[in-house]
Amino acid sequence: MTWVVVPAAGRGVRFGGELPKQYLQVAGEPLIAHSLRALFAHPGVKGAVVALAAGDAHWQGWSDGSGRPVIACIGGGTRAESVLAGLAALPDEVRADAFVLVHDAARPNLRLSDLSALLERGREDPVGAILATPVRDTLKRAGDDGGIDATEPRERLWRAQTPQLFRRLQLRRALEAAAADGVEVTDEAMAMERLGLRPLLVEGAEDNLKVTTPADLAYFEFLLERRAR
Ligand SMILES: Nc1ccn([C@@H]2O[C@H](COP(=O)(O)OP(=O)(O)OP(=O)(O)O)[C@@H](O)[C@H]2O)c(=O)n1
Ligand SMILES: C[C@](O)(CO)[C@H](O)COP(=O)(O)O
Repeated sequence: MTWVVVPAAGRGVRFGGELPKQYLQVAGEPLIAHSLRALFAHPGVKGAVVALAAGDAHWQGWSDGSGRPVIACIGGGTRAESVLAGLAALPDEVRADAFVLVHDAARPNLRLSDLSALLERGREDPVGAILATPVRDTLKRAGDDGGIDATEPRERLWRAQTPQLFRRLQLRRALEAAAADGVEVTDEAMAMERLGLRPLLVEGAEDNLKVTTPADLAYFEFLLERRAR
């Protein structure tokens, strides 16, 4: 059984608006509820710790009725601080060497098949694993004037997603090491890589999107409507 840390303390600056994007309503539920429901669809998920912004007045708690716990804690000013707070808030029953999932509150369309594949293959890896998708577009580096400076090689480039699966103590130490070195990691795997570790890439679905902008929200609404047909 695996616990999940859900970093949910972001402000959604790129999305805009007053309401943090994890609380935007889609099909009558906030995005974070969709993300939690996708996680709890897997029977191997034992519970979740949600790292909230200090003073978050929007969190109303969440349950799927299974009795599995969803615990709230206070995150931090960076993703890494929020994930560290979530790791610290895990119950004592979660051993130091236990695998823990980290999943963005803003990734509501996680497929059960992808979560199952990550758990199955990640648990067999000595380090852990992340969901990701191979880059299939040509990549351009932009100049200050908006023109193309270069085409970047795309061979063996992947776009990281979440969930990401790592052992509790190893991830905590990796995140603490990055912070001590003044490095702000953008995902948990980056902290592990800095220590010379090589997490496994597990291919996920392209539609496991992170809602960052209004266009992403519209895409998720479309995906939900299509699923309902
Ligand atoms: N200090 C932070 C920053 C981000 N997150 C969480 O990390 C996930 C992915 O981050 P992102 O999509 O960047 O969310 P925001 O930081 O809210 O977006 P923005 O960068 O546009 O403000 C989100 O669930 C967000 O709530 C967090 O828990 N703590
Ligand atoms: C963790 C992540 O979703 C993997 O792609 C991404 O790095 C989060 O980045 P953000 O800037 O915090 O949204």
